[in-house]
Amino acid sequence: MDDDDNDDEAALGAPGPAGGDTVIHTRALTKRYRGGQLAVDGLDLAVPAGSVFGFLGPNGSGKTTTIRMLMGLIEPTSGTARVLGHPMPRASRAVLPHVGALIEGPALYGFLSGRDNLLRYDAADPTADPRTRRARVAEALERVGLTAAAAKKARAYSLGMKQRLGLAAALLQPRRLLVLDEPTNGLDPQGMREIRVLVRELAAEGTTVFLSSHLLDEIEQVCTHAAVMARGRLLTQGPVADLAARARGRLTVTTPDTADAARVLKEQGVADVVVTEDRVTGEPADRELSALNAALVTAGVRVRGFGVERASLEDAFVALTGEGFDVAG
Ligand SMILES: Nc1ncnc2c1ncn2[C@@H]1O[C@H](COP(=O)(O)OP(=O)(O)OP(=O)(O)O)[C@@H](O)[C@H]1O
Repeated sequence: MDDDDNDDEAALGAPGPAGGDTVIHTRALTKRYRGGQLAVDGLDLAVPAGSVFGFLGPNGSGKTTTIRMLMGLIEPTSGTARVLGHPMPRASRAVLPHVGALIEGPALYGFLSGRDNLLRYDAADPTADPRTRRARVAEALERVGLTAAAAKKARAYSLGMKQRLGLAAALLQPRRLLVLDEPTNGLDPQGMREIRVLVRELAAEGTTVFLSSHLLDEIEQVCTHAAVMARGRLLTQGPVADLAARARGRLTVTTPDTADAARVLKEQGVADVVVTEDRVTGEPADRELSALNAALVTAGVRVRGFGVERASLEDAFVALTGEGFDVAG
């Protein structure tokens, strides 16, 4: 342990060398598994304090491996990871009490009630105060909506309830950072909504939330920032609004002269032209939209509507990779 890293807990209040505004900071973080699989390849990640940060990528793109390195569960092959300003895994002991994590589903004892699972979990945490244990457990159960089911055995819980119990475990103490690996995986729409509401509440209280997902719309709904992974590499990161804005949305022309409009748009280099009733849509090339409009008018097309839809994160992903976002992985 060297002086530079201030690994003792007291120092965690102060910003680390990476700066106080970044709660997760990695540089060229790389993991090659023993079998030779390059799971994470030169990752430079910067998660701003106070953000709800979506870590997005298809199954197998390296999200879980990254999270396990961030939490000090596995060693990187090369590169560095800092969490709350301190190096991982070296500063795990000082950092982890400030981090609530839900990784690869909660480890629960089916024969214990939800409440007893949390009591037991808290008792295993040397930083937890036993005097406040029961009150903190009750509060966490309330927070995730499990108070009524607290006395039920965990094995009788639905998947959504188990996931919420896992979240409650992460919330037994105030946290500066929450790391959630696919928190809505396997949940029904209602369960997903509940988790989203909870994430928003936690963020509103100032907790930075880092959550991985393979669902684009989920990231768009809850996240302020996102990073997009594919095949172990980072494609892009930044505020969600900027990521989407970087991609151009689809051009939509409303006209009674759809056949002529489609022909003119194709001549002008618009790709993927699709005609539906009184609309022609397509992917505009990198040229002035006003020139496209002028070409339509010059060709005698009666243009009743002309515009570009707001680009979605999916548009951005497709633009980045040249391929669709394959949810099934
Ligand atoms: N323990 C391991 N040993 C060898 N290879 C592994 C190991 N764990 C993961 N991998 C491989 O590393 C790559 C990245 O996996 P990882 O689980 O990090 O991706 P992911 O984006 O989290 O996907 P998922 O959502 O399916 O977990 C995959 O090709 C996977 O097969």
